[in-house]
Amino acid sequence: MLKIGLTGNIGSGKTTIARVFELLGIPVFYADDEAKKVMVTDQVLIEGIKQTFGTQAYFDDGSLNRKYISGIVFNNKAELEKLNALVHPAVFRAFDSFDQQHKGAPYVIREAAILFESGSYKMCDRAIMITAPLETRIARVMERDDISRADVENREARQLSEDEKLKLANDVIINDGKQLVIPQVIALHELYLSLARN
Ligand SMILES: CC(C)(COP(=O)(O)OP(=O)(O)OC[C@H]1O[C@@H](n2cnc3c(N)ncnc32)[C@H](O)[C@@H]1O)[C@@H](O)C(=O)NCCC(=O)NCCS
Ligand SMILES: Nc1ncnc2c1ncn2[C@@H]1O[C@H](COP(=O)(O)OP(=O)(O)OP(=O)(O)O)[C@@H](O)[C@H]1O
Repeated sequence: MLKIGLTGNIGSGKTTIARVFELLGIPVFYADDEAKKVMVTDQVLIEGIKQTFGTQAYFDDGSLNRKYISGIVFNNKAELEKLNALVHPAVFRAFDSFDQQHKGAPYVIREAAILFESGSYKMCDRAIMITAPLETRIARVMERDDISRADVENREARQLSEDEKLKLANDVIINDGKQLVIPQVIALHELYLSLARN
């Protein structure tokens, strides 16, 4: 079974494109969703986050105060690294058990915003990079999340540039709103099926 990483900078369309692979019957592991899940279920992790960022990191009902945490980590690299060091090992463990559950699949996709930054692309056989012009991505995220341009730019600044990621990627999907996405996904799907057979 091949492991294919799928990434792209903020608003590039990772989740949208991962859903197309799912429609083709391919299991997709959503690392960002898993990160949010373990942050409210793993008691050791919850304690670590509270000790590091304060009890305000959680609401009284146990849910994550994402605005509070974002305000800290997306404005300070060292704080983001602390959060990553707490959360990522738990996400890596979840990915291993996802693989075990889908051993019969020709390949699985690992969708992750920070596939390259976290080093997790090294655990994959190939990596897909989704690209779209910065202005398109900013407009998409401002509309989707109802946040300011500055907020989106701040998050973009915490990620490697598209150019740096393109150097590390094996495959590229252009999601600029002009080129058709589905034919690009199908071409990669066929490539991965043939690699999985050989
Ligand atoms: C800080 C948190 C709570 C903010 O949640 P929120 O719902 O507001 O944002 P969301 O998760 O959708 O992220 C928005 C964008 O921020 C960027 N981003 C998220 N986490 C990171 C990170 N660790 N490093 C760099 N950029 C990041 C990505 O572009 C992402 O698409 C959340 O992002 C988080 O818990 N991050 C740490 C866990 C993590 O590393 N997740 C990513 C992959 S495992
Ligand atoms: N080709 C497209 N045309 C128009 N809208 C699109 C296209 N691709 C994605 N979008 C929209 O842009 C927004 C961002 O897409 P999506 O959530 O898939 O990106 P993402 O890379 O997963 O984002 P993030 O990095 O914030 O997690 C969504 O509202 C989505 O519906």
